[in-house]
Amino acid sequence: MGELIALEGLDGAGKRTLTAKLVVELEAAGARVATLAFPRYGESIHADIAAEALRGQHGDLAASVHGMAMLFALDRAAAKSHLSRLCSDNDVVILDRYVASNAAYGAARLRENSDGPFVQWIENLEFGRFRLPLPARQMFLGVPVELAQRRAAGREGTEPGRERDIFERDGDLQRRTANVYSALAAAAWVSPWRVLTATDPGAELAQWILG
Ligand SMILES: Cc1cn([C@H]2C[C@H](O)[C@@H](COP(=O)(O)O)O2)c(=O)[nH]c1=O
Repeated sequence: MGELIALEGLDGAGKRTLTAKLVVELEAAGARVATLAFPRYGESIHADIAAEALRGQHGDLAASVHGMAMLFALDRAAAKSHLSRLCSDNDVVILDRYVASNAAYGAARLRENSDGPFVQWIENLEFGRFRLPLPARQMFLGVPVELAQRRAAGREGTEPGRERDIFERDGDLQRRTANVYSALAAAAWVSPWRVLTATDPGAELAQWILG
């Protein structure tokens, strides 16, 4: 049975690039690997509504921290059978964002800490009520906030649907989100974490994942 490995980080941190690098390293080590990115744009009504809200549609929906988090959580709940199929067919499933994204962004929006009521609500909702599988390990790709912001800005308009959303435009929110991520990692929230930099060697990381 394959294990879920969640890769977390700010918008523009380089999660997609690292995911591609890890797939190469893990396959070179003989592992069967699958990847899945959340939100599942184009595949889930919840993800698409969340994206529309982040770009100004649906009235005040984006202002509701719990409403937005519920949409992201429902997207994952609807992916449960897909996730278990991926786990049965592979040794490792790398998730580009998972439940900790909801915990970190929501707590940051509410100016709460990683041990506050919002993170507890997310844990109870997604792992408790929705019975989402726990990630075996989690990684936080911690690049400087300014660099992530520049990358996210540079990406704007280069791909359909990749224009910056209201979370990405808010540098202060990104900074607070990075702090919550660091605290979640330090507390080994839900499972063991590893804090990465962009220069961490992929091969060694692959061994940690497989270990
Ligand atoms: C997957 C996920 C993303 N987000 C945020 C992170 C991003 O700023 C935004 C859209 O995600 P994306 O930029 O990775 O497509 O939504 C959450 O707040 N909760 C979640 O569960």
